[in-house]
Order: sequence, then structure tokens, then C-alpha cells
Amino acid sequence: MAEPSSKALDGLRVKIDAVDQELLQLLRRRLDLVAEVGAIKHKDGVPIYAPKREASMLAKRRAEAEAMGIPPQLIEDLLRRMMRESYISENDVGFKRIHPTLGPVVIVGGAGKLGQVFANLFGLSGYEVRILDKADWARAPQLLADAGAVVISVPIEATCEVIERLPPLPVDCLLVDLTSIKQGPLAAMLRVHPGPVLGLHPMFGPDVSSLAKQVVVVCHGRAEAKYQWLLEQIQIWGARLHEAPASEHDQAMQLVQAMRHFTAFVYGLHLKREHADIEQLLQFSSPIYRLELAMVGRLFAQDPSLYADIIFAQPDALARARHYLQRYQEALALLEAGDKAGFCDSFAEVAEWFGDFAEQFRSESANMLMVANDSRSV
Ligand SMILES: O=C(O)C(=O)C[C@]1(C(=O)O)C=C[C@@H](O)C=C1
Repeated sequence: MAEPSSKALDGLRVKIDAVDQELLQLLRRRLDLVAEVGAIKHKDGVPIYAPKREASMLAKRRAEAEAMGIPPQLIEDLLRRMMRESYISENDVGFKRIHPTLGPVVIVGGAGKLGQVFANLFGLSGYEVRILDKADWARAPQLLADAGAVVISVPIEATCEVIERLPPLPVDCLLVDLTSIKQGPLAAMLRVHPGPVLGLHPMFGPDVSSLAKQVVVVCHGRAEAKYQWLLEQIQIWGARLHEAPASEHDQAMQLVQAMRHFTAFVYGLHLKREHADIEQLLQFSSPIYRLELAMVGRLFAQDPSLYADIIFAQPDALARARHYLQRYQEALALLEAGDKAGFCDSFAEVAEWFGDFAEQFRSESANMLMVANDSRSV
């Protein structure tokens, strides 16, 4: 159906077009200024993400917007979106190299997606990067002979085996892994290499356009002073570091990743077995349900072995999944007994446990839903 129009409407739309074109000019100017900022940050080794500057800028623009009768959230949304663009542009300028005398960085598994993210970042920071992938093992001793750092970025299941397979490394070479479990790989690295050892877990997938605002978990291994350069380098790339013992990391991962993926997998399996019609579900779905479906559906767009690895690699995955099943059975018993009051009691118990986070998550998700809705065209 053609959209209705009128002379008056057309006249106003011409004016709106002119305003939008002015906005484009302003965006161009902003992007050019950000490019200049990027060049200075590159030279001086300043992190691309500047949280204090962002907070003060947002607070000032919000107050100014309010005084002008503009919803403050509007300017905040626009600025945040523009800053996302700044991170990408500042990323592509490259970064200061924190360790100018380091030998080549060898990425084991560098043909994989996460390996490529790090190969790119090291390259953008001026390090010599070498890739050692499955087909290159015959050349491993050559590739590693003068390595300054070796980064293990292979599937979880293969990590320890690959570490054990490494030829002896130069004694000062840093051995670091990026695997999403930490205790096993860290112990294996400490066993095979007498030099500096570090466990990292980047808390993001390979599709990030920059490391701004991302978190990297740091599990210290050996000779911390010898890998400070890398921690500093990662912060210059924009990420925040979170230090934790490997055991604490692995326990948290069990709940955050393994159980999450397992329940999403079961939910997907259930939808399939129930012959749910996705088209129809979407027609009937409010934005939050669409988002939930997207969270589950995105899992099945990816490599099954990646998820199998994450779930099966956890030593107490089975016990945790059994506990979860028990919770399900407890909830089912409430349903069987028609015990609405019992359901509300349990609900209140969980709400109390969530505390202030419940309200925080409600408002955060409301924002996400608005953004998700903005990007819909039908
Ligand atoms: O002011 C800076 O440091 C910038 O890099 C510019 C900018 C912006 O786009 O305004 C981008 C990223 C920073 O986190 C803060 C602000």
C-alpha cells in the first residue's frame, strides 16, 4: 500500500531531509576529528576506550539536551552509536607497540576466527606475526625458534594436546593461551615451559569490531613482570582486564557459559521436537520473545563442536545439569499440584536474591529492546 502524502507533508519532509543532510555534515566533521584523536592515541599509546571522558561527555550533553527540550536519552543513544564508530576507526589506525624488542608473535591456531582477531591486533601494533596452524606442524621448530610470544588459540578439546606437542621454546618466550577453561591449559603450559606463562580468556566472540569495552580474564601463571607488556597492550586495544584465579574462572564459566548453552540447546531441541513453526512464533512474538528466540537461534548458526567442547570440557557439567533438572522437577511439582502460591513464593525468593540487579536488568533489557525494535523494518 502506498504511504499517504499531502502537499503540507511533502513540504515538511523536504525540510527534514535538509536537517538530516546537515546531520551528515556534522557526522563527517566528527569522524574527521576522531581520526585525529586516533592518530594521537596511536603515537602516545593511549587506550581507545576512555570511560571517564565518555561519562562526563554524556552527562554534559544530557543536561544540555534537557535544557533544550530534547529527550536526554536521544542524545545519549546517538553519542553511544557514534562512539562505536570511533572505536572502529581508532582501531584501524593501529596501536603503539608496547614491547618494541619482542621477537615474533606466533599464533598457534591462527587460522581460526579468534586467532585471527589477535593476529590482526598484534599486526596493527607493529609486531611480527606468524601463524602456526594444523598444516604447519612440520615447520613448528623453525617458526618457534626465535619466538617472543606464543599464543595458543585452538579448540578447547585440543588445547592441552597442542601445548604438550610444542617443541622447546626460547626460555624468555611468553607462552599464553586464550581457551575458555583455564585450570588444565595453565597447568599444561607451566609443565612444558620454564619461562613466562599466562592464561587469558577473552570474554567475547570473534565478531567484535574492536576490543573497546570488552573484558579479558587474566589468570596469572609465572613471571608476571615479563608479561606486563601484553597486559598493557591489551588495555591499549581497549579491553578491561579482570584478574581471577583459574579455579574461580572455571567455576563461573560453568554457570555463565556451559549451563547457559546447555539450557539453550535443550530449548532449541524442544522447539524442534514440538514442530514449532518459527515464522508463526515470530508473528506472535513481542520484542522480548524475539530477542529470546534470537539468543537461542544464534547458537544453532555456529559450529556444534564449539558448544560441545564448552559444555563437555567442564569437569562437573553432568552434576550441574542434574541439579538443573532437579530444579525443573521442583517447578514441575508446583504446576502438577496447581500450587500458584508456592510458585509465587519461589518467585519472590529468587527476586530477593537478584536484589537491585533485577531492576538494573529490567531497565538494561528495556533499552536493548528499543534498539532491537529500531533495527526492524517490518
Ligand atoms: O576522546 C577520546 O578519547 C576519543 O577517542 C573520542 C571518543 C568519541 O567518539 O567521542 C571515542 C572513544 C572514547 O572512549 C571517548 C570518546
